[in-house]
Amino acid sequence: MTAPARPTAPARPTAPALLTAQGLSHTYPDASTPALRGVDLRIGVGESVAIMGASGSGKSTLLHALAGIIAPTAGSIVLNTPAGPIRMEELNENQRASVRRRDLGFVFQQGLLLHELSALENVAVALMLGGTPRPEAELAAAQWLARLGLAGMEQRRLGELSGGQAQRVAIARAQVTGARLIFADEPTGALDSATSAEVLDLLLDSVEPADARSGGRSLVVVTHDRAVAERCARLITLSDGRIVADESNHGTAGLSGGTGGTGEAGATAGERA
Ligand SMILES: Nc1ncnc2c1ncn2[C@@H]1O[C@H](COP(=O)(O)OP(=O)(O)OP(=O)(O)O)[C@@H](O)[C@H]1O
Repeated sequence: MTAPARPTAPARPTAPALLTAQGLSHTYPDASTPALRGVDLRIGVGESVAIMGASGSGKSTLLHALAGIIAPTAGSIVLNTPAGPIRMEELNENQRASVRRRDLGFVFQQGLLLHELSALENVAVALMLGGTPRPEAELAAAQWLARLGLAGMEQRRLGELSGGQAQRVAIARAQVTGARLIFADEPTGALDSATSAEVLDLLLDSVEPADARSGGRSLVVVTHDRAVAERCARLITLSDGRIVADESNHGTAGLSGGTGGTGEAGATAGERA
């Protein structure tokens, strides 16, 4: 039996949608059961959204589907970009890669950074892949690295940086292109708690409300760490490929679990802002 829907919140202005997903389902090839089952989700501009859930509940699959890393087997995703709305399910793999490069930023526990490159090159390359000339890309990269506390470390290779410093490079890389939506998958998973808090501060600093100048920026974080989730404005809980709770971290008493409501998830974004 489906759990009763959470009472509807009073109508309030909602942040404009940055991403809207409907009916997202995904079954991996050769898998007998779906990893995602009919997820509806709306991410507003300026939101910070944590996704939690037990191991295997579908967190990474959801993040990968929302970010166009995988093509879900069913459902639709509309990403609102400065150039207009993009329907992700209509894109082929190359087109999705362009969207990821241009419109999305990624901070993963490991992976995206290139160990043989310097901190500066790792950030600049995100712009150069989009056609920005190297000198301009390196200037912007240096500015972002300085902003994230890495001035003087531009020429260090990744292997010469601590885990927290490497994550700062990843955050700089995710933001240097002006991406309005940043996805982070266990961004603090390999860090001690003090460094983890610093990295989280920097990630949350990247969130900007809707604004005519910058357009605003949102953050989606997959995490096992409740301390990380509690710092985000909104907490979504997955179980068995479904959203079982979607709640504001402001004014609610933490995670109650099983509140149902995969419906207009995020409809009260304005309340959370
Ligand atoms: N490439 C794959 N091929 C087949 N099955 C997969 C693949 N990736 C994930 N799965 C399965 O899909 C389900 C959801 O996995 P997913 O990685 O999304 O969960 P998760 O909540 O992120 O887990 P964790 O917290 O352990 O990282 C699991 O049953 C998993 O075994």
